[in-house]
Parts: sequence; C-alpha cells; structure tokens
Amino acid sequence: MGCWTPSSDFGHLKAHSRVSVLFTMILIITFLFYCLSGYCESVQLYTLQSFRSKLLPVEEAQATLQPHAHRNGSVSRELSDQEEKRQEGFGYDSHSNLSVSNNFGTKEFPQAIIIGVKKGGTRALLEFLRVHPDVRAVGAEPHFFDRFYQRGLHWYRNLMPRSLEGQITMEKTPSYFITPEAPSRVSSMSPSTRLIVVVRDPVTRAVSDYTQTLSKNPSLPSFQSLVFRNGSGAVVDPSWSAVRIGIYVKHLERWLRFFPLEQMLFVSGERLVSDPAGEMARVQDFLGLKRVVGEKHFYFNQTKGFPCLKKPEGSSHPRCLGKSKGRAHPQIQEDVLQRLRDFYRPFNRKFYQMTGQDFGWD
Ligand SMILES: Nc1ncnc2c1ncn2[C@@H]1O[C@H](COP(=O)(O)OS(=O)(=O)O)[C@@H](OP(=O)(O)O)[C@H]1O
Repeated sequence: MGCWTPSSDFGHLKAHSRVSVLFTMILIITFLFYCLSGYCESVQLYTLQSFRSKLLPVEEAQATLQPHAHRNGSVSRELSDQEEKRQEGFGYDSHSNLSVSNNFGTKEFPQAIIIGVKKGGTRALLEFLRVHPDVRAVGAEPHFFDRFYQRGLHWYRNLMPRSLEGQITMEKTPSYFITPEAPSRVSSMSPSTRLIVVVRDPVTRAVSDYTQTLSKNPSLPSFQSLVFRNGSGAVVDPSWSAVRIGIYVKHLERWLRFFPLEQMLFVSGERLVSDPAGEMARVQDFLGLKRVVGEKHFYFNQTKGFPCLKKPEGSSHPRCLGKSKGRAHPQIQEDVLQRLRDFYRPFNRKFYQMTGQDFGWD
C-alpha cells in the first residue's frame, strides 16, 4: 500500500526495455525493407552529400559520390504529336520515374552533344541513349549555341538535368551542325566536348525536311519547284535549306577548324534503323560508356516500320517515337531525285574521305 517495492519498478523497467527492443527491431526491419526497395542508396547519398556539402564545394562533394541511379524515359505508348512537342519543350523531362539522379547531383555542361543533322535520326539516338543509366540528357532541344547564346552559359547549364559522378550529360540540337558560330562557341565552353553527328542520305533527308515543312504548311509549293533554281527544272538550288543542310562536307569543314576528327562520331541514320544495337555499340564506345544498350532493348515495330524500345529501364511497356518521326514521304519524280543524287555525289565522296567512312548513299 503506497510502499515502494523494488520488484514492481524493475517490472516497469523491463516492460520499458521490451518496448524499446521491439521498437528498435521494427526500425531495423523497416530500414531493411527500405534498402531492399532501393531507396536506401538515396538515403545514404543524401546523408553523405549533405554532410560533404558542408565541408566541400558542391562539385567536389559530388565527385566523391558513386552513381547508382537507373533512369528511364518511360512513355509506354507512341507519343502523339502534341505530347511529343510538350516533351521536346523546355522543362519537360520524360524520365518521370523515381530516381536518385533527378534530385541529387549537380547540373553540368554537356560533355557530349548531338549536333546534327536535322531529320537524320537525332531524336531516336537521344532516346536510345537515355536508356543508359550513365547518360543524363535534356529532352528538349536547348538551341543555345544557335538561338539563345546571349542568355549565357549559366542559363545553359541550368537547363541540364542533374548528374552524378560517372554519368555524362548530353543534349541534342540538330541545327548546331549548320550554324557557322556554333563550333567556336562549343569549343569555348569546352574544347573537349564530344560531338555526334547522325547523317542520313542527303536526298532522303531533303525529302524528309520538306515533308516536315509541308505538314505545317499544306500550301507549300511542290518539292520539285523548290529544289531547282528559279524553277529551272535542272539546276539544283543549294540556297534552299533542305538542300544546303545535306552538303555535309561544307559544314564539317567548319567544325574541323575547332575540333579534331577523333572527337567527332558520325552515326549512320540508315544503320540506326536497320541495326540500332550495332550503331549504339559504336556510340557507347565513343562516349566511353559500358555497352548497356543492345539487342535486348529493341524490337522492330511492323506498323511503325522502325525499331522501338522494347523495355525502357524501369518500365515493362514498349515505346516508339511519336508520329512526327517516320512520316510517309510524298512521292517525288524519279528524275528529280536523280538530279539531286548527282548534285550530292561529289560532296558525299569528299565527306566519305574526310570521315573515313563510306555511308553507301551513292
Ligand atoms: N527508331 C526510329 N523511330 C522513328 N524514326 C526514326 C527512328 N530511327 C530513325 N528515325 C528517323 O528519324 C527521322 C527524324 O529525324 P530527327 O529526329 O533527327 O528529326 S528532327 O531533326 O529532330 O526533327 C525520321 O525521319 P522521317 O522518316 O522522314 O520522319 C525517321 O526516318
């Protein structure tokens, strides 16, 4: 009765410690579950990073972290034109799954850029590369080195997704290849930037370019009336951009004033369709990446008529590019195409010589 008894207090203490043991076990089990579901890496990274960032500058702290992130561009069906536009608009990142890289790491200048060519297959290449866990790429075309250079490098870097040590940052803007100022500008950002050019038969490329313009402006004059000088019906007009872009050797000469050939990779737009895994092996080697993206990532979609991504990382749904990629081309008269082929032949030959690659267009 109101008496203090040692046994009753010990009993209370025992119950207390049982609760703490139970609580500790629950914590450990929860943590283990957390780790098994892959989140504990981010906890470790976060702790490590926030700790280090107190001691080191951000870049140095980031350089000490190991990459574990697997990202994916998970769109489980063919994108509509509108969706694709949105995806290509600034600020939209198709990597919508939870990922360490989306929230950690730092924004870096791209170490590699797909600089061209328009209608060569640049979107396909970028989307295939994004499957790689060590590639972080901006989905939109930044157009920094041609249109928005005045906005400054800080603006440009800010567009980039965050990356961790071991990951490379990339972007694609196909118009860089034909922009006279682009080579010096890219070089002044970093002379060690690796450059990728997806090239495609310039005749097909011109038709593809025309098809795209026609889709936006149905009252566009015929291909034939635009391709020849003053409607001459004979002399190809190189001032028409659809023709000019395909004189690859002219544009390449400008890049070679600022970058050695070894820093450039020429991807065959045709092989990117007929043998995506083979072409991706070359690209991954060039970028110093492990060959992760390969045969198992692709299947040939008969309806689309193009290779599509079978199973992007973290998604079980196949994925093709949108409707604006792989459009049906209008029928062009054979003699018109032949004249265009004849026009490009000498330029193509010189291009093969300079790059040391025969693309087989002639
Ligand atoms: N896998 C896959 N799926 C769909 N389309 C593919 C693919 N690989 C290459 N291509 C070819 O890419 C052409 C479009 O090139 P780009 O992406 O460089 O165009 S753009 O400059 O960004 O507008 C596009 O040109 P068109 O066929 O004229 O539409 C395609 O031929």
